[in-house]
Amino acid sequence: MTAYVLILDDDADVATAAQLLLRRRHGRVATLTDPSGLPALLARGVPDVVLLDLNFTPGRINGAEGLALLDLLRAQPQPPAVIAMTAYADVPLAVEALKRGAGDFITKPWDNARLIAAVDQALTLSSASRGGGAGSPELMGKSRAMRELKSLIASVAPTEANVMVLGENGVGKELVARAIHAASRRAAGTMLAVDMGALPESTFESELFGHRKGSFTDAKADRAGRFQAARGGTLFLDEIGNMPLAAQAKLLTVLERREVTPIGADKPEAIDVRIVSATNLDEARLFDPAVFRADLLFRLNTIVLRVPPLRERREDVPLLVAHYLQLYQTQYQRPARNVSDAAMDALMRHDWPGNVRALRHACERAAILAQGAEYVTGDFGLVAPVAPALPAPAAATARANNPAPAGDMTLEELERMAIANTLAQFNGNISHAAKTLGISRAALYRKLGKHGI
Ligand SMILES: Nc1ncnc2c1ncn2[C@@H]1O[C@H](COP(=O)(O)OP(=O)(O)OP(=O)(O)O)[C@@H](O)[C@H]1O
Repeated sequence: MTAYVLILDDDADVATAAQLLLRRRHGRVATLTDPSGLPALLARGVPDVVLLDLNFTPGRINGAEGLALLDLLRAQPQPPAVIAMTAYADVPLAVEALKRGAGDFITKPWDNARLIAAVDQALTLSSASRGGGAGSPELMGKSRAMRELKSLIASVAPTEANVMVLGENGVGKELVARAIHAASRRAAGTMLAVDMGALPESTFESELFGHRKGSFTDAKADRAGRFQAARGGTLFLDEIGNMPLAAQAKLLTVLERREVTPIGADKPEAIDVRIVSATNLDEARLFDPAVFRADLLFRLNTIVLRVPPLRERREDVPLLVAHYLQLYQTQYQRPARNVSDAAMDALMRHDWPGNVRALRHACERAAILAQGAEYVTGDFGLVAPVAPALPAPAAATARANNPAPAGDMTLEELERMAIANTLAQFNGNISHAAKTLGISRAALYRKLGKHGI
């Protein structure tokens, strides 16, 4: 699936600069400088991500025009992910945009790496929530494990306790975080998600805590950090298991003192956020001080919620399959079909190393490709778990002894095999696999969808 990104900014130079930057990474990057053209553009197709300037009319900085466009975008049946842009480092305006459904914000002039990361993250989120209408899809499941999880969520949500959500890739940790926020006293505030594993060390503090204009060469304007932007709401720290130790120390200080000092500021600012964190590290690794600081762990894991892998709650499979097939049939305007008994049996017996995300992709694939009167097993493209990759030297020997497979395979098939092998090697850990393959997590998610893995 190639992404469609739209940049909506009345400054043609700004729009073109962003377009040039993003065009190298995304399938289709369009610009629009006159917001009155938006309805016609949307009628031709809704983008996956919109970079939306909040200040259109020169000299006016109340952002009302941008917010009205945001409402229009959010009202689409399949709303795009929106990243709000403001030239004025205007925290209240950015926060208002987040409350009204923007997924993120950046301030102009932007940092290129930050803009790229924001679009990647938005694409990941938008592919995760596409078809769910406004807001996040509901946390589905009637198995005993899911009923217990939902009842735990209901009891911890109204408290202010920090919650740590544990579980394999794709089990629904982010959905759990959203459910906690939605049932909390902070529900009227924003929930801001930060991929801690993807934050470059060089911009970690500025991203999370903000900075003052002039505090370093690229600090051309004041910038609010995520802690300030999520004020009154929930900060979802995703992939905390991938944080370098130095970054863990900085986060610990903030959580202990309940205040942040933006870079270049002389006074700290009190924070008012509830922290929900998540990781797919197994608990043995999480409790290894060489990987994760024990003192930070104890700050974050006041309550621990474990989301079981799908293979341990197979009875949820039919419900999830029915839900996602219906979603994609509608999205791709495909006819409704029943799932054959044999296919349902295969789906229930499958081990789902990529959990619900993989099931969702399998349903999307089936909805697009199915031709028969009902869905058959082959429509779902299930791949039996691949044998773990050999250690590097053994793999090299094996390749040298048996170079044939690559010769018989198309580039597509080779890519699929490389991805499946790498995922198996890291037990489905998306971050590690993406790193090894040399692509971003968002790009890997898109490729998983493309190959139906
Ligand atoms: N219980 C569920 N009901 C409906 N959809 C679900 C459920 N669990 C997960 N999903 C869907 O599966 C996908 C992955 O969910 P989510 O992003 O919450 O997983 P995650 O555990 O945070 O993944 P990762 O570890 O890779 O960040 C999303 O598209 C989400 O909507």
